[in-house]
Amino acid sequence: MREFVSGTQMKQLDRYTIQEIGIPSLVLMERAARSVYDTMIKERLPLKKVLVLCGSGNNGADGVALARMLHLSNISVDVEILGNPSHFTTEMKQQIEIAKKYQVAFVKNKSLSEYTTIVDAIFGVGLDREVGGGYKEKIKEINQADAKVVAVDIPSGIDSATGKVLGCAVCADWTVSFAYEKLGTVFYEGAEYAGNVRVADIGIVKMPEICFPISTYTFEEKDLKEKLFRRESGNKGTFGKVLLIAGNEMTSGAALLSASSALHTGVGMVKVHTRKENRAILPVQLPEAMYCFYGKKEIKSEALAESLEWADVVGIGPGLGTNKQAEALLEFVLKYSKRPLVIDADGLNLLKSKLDLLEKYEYPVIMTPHLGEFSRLSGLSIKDWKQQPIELTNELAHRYNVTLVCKDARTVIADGGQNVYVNTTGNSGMATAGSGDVLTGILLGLLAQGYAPLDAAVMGVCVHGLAGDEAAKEKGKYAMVAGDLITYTGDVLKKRG
Ligand SMILES: NC(=O)C1=CN([C@@H]2O[C@H](COP(=O)(O)OP(=O)(O)OC[C@H]3O[C@@H](n4cnc5c(N)ncnc54)[C@H](OP(=O)(O)O)[C@@H]3O)[C@@H](O)[C@H]2O)[C@@H](O)CC1
Ligand SMILES: Nc1ncnc2c1ncn2[C@@H]1O[C@H](COP(=O)(O)OP(=O)(O)O)[C@@H](O)[C@H]1O
Ligand SMILES: [K+]
Repeated sequence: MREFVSGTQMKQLDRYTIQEIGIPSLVLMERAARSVYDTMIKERLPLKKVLVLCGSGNNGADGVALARMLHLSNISVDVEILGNPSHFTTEMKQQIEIAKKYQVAFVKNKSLSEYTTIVDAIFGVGLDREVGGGYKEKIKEINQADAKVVAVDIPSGIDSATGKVLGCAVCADWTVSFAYEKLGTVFYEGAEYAGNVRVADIGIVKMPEICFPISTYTFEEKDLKEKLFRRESGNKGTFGKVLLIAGNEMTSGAALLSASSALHTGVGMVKVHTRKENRAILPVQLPEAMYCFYGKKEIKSEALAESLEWADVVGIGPGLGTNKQAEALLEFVLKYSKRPLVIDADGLNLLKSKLDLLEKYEYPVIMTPHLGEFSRLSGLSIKDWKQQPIELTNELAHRYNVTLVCKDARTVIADGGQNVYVNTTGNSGMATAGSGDVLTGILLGLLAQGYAPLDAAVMGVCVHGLAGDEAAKEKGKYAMVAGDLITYTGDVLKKRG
């Protein structure tokens, strides 16, 4: 598991390390600069002629210290300071003084074409507003230059908490982040601007010395190996029974994808409640599942009550539609189910009028909205979410007392507690119809096998993304379809299980 921090959290850690622990700021800075230097050497960046561009804060001071190290290694390096001298931090003033004593070359407005590597030390986690004026022009110039670009801590112009480009940003080949990777290079667009990210330990205190109200992690491939467990002596009862209520007369595909995906995640049995128009197709396509079909105006409450009793977990929503019948199904489930529940897609679209029942539901619930569904559910805009993805996902999870999986290119998972997870697996090939239905199946499969809701959610989203990455490798991001995710889910579990 890797941990991420926002710029604000990073500043708290810096402050704590310097003021409470007593490590001098310049010591941390020396290590920070050294780690960038080491990366430049190790990654064999073209160091024929290097330019270090510095702002007036401590990110700029890191840059000046780095320039000194390069200079002392006989690498040809120039430093250009963009910031206003009246805003220099104490450390910046000290670094300039030291560098000057070593005869490091300070330049102004030289053409960038002569440099083979440019170091971006303009803004770090102290960036607090849109980038404009001369800074913007310089950043555009950097992005047009042929040189390799190394960003110090975070590419300048990227918001350290959200990944948003504040006016414009440096597009780096490498980013060396200090102590923790910043959320700004985990979320898009920052993730694309950062290039390869390396995290350097510079001696800043690690949690839990400081407790944040929310800590942010990503669950990784290697964590799967530790968590996945399948008892060799198990039978189909051991591995759980899934009831899926999905698909209307026009959307058998969604039900098929979710049910098949649950089965490919290793669950013991799956039963699908769906419209009778799907009778001709579903059992043929997926004979391994059991079925209960209902007509246009009915919900077959007796059969549904029996299935709710039979199941270990219940899923509702994929392709369900939002008509009266779908609403009645959701209402019935919320009233009578006594099992962990996954609500997706149309189930979420119908939920707004059933919040009183959701509140009374006494068993674990996982909800999997994409941002449109999140917006409808919460009354907040997608733009709001993008501004505060961690906090708003956790807040809504807390408000509804559920595990919330907010699906996006970087899915955020929270249950209202102290730990929030950002998924870093997956790729743009997954932006294809039915991809979310597959995730629902995976989550149901893991829940049915006994994983706790938050574990099932973080593992499931990670597995789904890894399956997407395998599919992209084999089929390509253009050609891959949701069904491929099911096939590769099996591969992912086989390799990591
Ligand atoms: N000892 C430590 O603490 C350690 C810190 N470390 C390093 O320090 C970095 C944080 O340093 P920091 O806090 O000084 O902020 P930083 O990122 O340099 O930016 C602030 C400057 O930018 C300016 N500015 C901001 N936005 C702007 C805009 N849109 N347009 C124009 N100007 C803008 C702002 O200007 P002002 O607001 O004063 O006008 C101020 O001058 C961190 O990322 C890491 O690299 C490491 O060495 C480890 C030890
Ligand atoms: N660019 C991307 N990178 C990684 N994952 C993505 C990307 N785009 C979409 N996904 C994932 O694909 C799934 C899409 O789900 P959803 O929007 O519900 O689609 P559908 O309703 O068509 O099934 C989500 O799990 C989402 O996180
Ligand atoms: K930077």
